[in-house]
Amino acid sequence: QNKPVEVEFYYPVAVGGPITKIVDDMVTDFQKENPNIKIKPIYAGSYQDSIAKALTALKGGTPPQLAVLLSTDMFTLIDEDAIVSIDSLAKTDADKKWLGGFYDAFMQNSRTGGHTWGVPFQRSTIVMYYNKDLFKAAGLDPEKPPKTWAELVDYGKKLTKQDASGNTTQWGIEIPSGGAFAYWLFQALTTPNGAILMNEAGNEVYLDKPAVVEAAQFWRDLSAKHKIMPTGTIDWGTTPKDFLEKKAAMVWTTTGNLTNIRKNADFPFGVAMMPQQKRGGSPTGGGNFYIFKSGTPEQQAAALKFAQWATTPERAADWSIATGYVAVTPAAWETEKMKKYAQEVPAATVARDQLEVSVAEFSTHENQRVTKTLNDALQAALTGSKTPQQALTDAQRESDRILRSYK
Ligand SMILES: O=P(O)(O)OC[C@H](O)CO
Repeated sequence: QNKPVEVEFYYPVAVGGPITKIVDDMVTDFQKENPNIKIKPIYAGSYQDSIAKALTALKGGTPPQLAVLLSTDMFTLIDEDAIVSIDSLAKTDADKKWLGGFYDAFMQNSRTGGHTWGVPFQRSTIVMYYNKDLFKAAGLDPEKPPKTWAELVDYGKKLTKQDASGNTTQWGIEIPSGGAFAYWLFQALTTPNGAILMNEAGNEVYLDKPAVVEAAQFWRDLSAKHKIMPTGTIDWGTTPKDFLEKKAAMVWTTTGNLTNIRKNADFPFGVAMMPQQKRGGSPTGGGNFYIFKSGTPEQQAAALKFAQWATTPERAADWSIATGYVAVTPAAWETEKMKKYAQEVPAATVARDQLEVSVAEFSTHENQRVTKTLNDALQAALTGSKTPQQALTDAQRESDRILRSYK
């Protein structure tokens, strides 16, 4: 008997819950059906760790054959000549039908130059989780989350509580801004304010436009002026934790945290779309499958098979229910298990319905460097070390310099 084709598979974890076990179980199920393929799942850390590890392994001559990495890593992976386009592998009519079956909003970070490079897997939009008990205690209707920026501020003030010595014991709102994800959350402010941050070719950014500066000013004002959010930066992991510990009444984070929050919240909570300013909207987020160029044709075919299997309607539904990520195809939402789940947990449909007004996640060539520039600017604006205008003007200049050679 032939030896099974081996595929090393890097994957990240960006949300709470037993993700490594869920991935291991998924691989075990796949192998039961496909004994001629051996998928070796390798937990590679955060998204940022995972792309760094994949690129280091590539340079050392031992890249994985398959990886889930941010959808926004597409340009970097193309520039490094690390990956093959999915359309070059997905040749049959059935393959093409599969590739055409994903939500278009997710595919926006998968395509460039006439090719498709990533397959949507753990995909998201940003949603607002809010504590219904704390809403009631503040005299707010627990079935009516804030719909606009003005309401967000108004509700936030009602939901912020201090103890006798003036220390804040409960924050109205927390939006994570520490570490690598600040730019993503920022897009949940710039999108409603009518601003787009980059072009489709990934070689131009628009960070110093008035609507972008306004969005940063609003974010800063939530703490500095309205006093409804902690000052300084808030870490990604702190937000769901503070929500579960009732230290924050409303938090913004990925829908990928939904199952974790459902399992751990000892209070009723609601999930809402991003509040509107000029319009609604969120960026999409999360990770795509990428197939590496260095694999043999057999390994690439095996990697494609696994990506196809993991995104079949039944499997996409399983993954969505286990995590809270949006099931990536409309067909997955038509499965019996997903229909039942959506009925039992209507909160799960919010991120999906928000896709209609969602935009591509910020992504450019030299993505890590450009994104860091924007993150640093946002942190400077939020901590008050620079005005939002100054911070974003600097970020624009720096990004223009980085992107000059991609014009
Ligand atoms: O937390 P996720 O997996 O929804 O992804 C978040 C964003 O894409 C961060 O860049």
